[in-house]
Amino acid sequence: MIVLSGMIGAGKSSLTNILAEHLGTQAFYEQVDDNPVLPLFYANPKKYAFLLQIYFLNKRFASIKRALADDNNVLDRSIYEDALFFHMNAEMGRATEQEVQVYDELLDNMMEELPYAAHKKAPDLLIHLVISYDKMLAHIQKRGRPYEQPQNDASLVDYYHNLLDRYQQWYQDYHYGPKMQIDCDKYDFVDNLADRQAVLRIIDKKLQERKTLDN
Ligand SMILES: Nc1ncnc2c1ncn2[C@@H]1O[C@H](COP(=O)(O)OP(=O)(O)O)[C@@H](O)[C@H]1O
Ligand SMILES: Nc1nc2c(ncn2[C@H]2C[C@H](O)[C@@H](COP(=O)(O)O)O2)c(=O)[nH]1
Repeated sequence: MIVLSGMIGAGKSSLTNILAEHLGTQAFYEQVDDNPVLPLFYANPKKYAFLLQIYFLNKRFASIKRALADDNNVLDRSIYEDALFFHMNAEMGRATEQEVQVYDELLDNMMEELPYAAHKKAPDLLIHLVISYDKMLAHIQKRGRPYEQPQNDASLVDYYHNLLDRYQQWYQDYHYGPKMQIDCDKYDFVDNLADRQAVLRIIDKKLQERKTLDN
């Protein structure tokens, strides 16, 4: 299983699709457009941060279990990023201490139940998408979800900067297995075929190195 990580709008869903097609494996997407809690959260984060997190956590737990069934399935954001979002929102005063405690215990329990946990296996590769604030914002504007637009809610500027700052530390701390980063400011794998091929070559090389080490 390959997991993608990165900032909102970095290009995870796009690369998940490209990579799964390239490898001939299954793509598992994050539930966004049919997520009934997401617009509620953006309208009232304090009221809905905990509910939204439980919603995502539950979906991510289900997805990672299904994605683990075959080699090289591609997962668009995983359970590994879940706490990054919730702890940041909690520090912003959007969750109570008790909610954080319940959440942390639930997450620990779920991690212990992942099918590979007992065998000490891990995702074959984490691909982390790195992006600048300006590029990320351009992607968010291009995609056009109204509740994600800073022109509709100025507080999102701080929210996105805060999240972006934390992502690099999150990547440094990720310790479940091999990892790599792709620079989304450098490679336009959506609209530029040469860039897309370059990114796929980099990933293939990393997967090959991993295979060689395993044999
Ligand atoms: N490298 C890229 N170059 C150009 N547009 C991109 C790139 N990556 C993503 N996009 C565009 O940005 C928007 C968000 O991309 P998406 O894959 O949904 O990001 P994520 O899943 O990380 O939120 C989409 O409209 C997508 O077409
Ligand atoms: N509070 C949280 N919000 C989350 C979480 N995971 C995703 N999201 C939000 C961010 C975006 O608005 C949207 C989809 O994210 P993409 O990166 O796929 O565009 O959902 C979370 O765990 N907590």
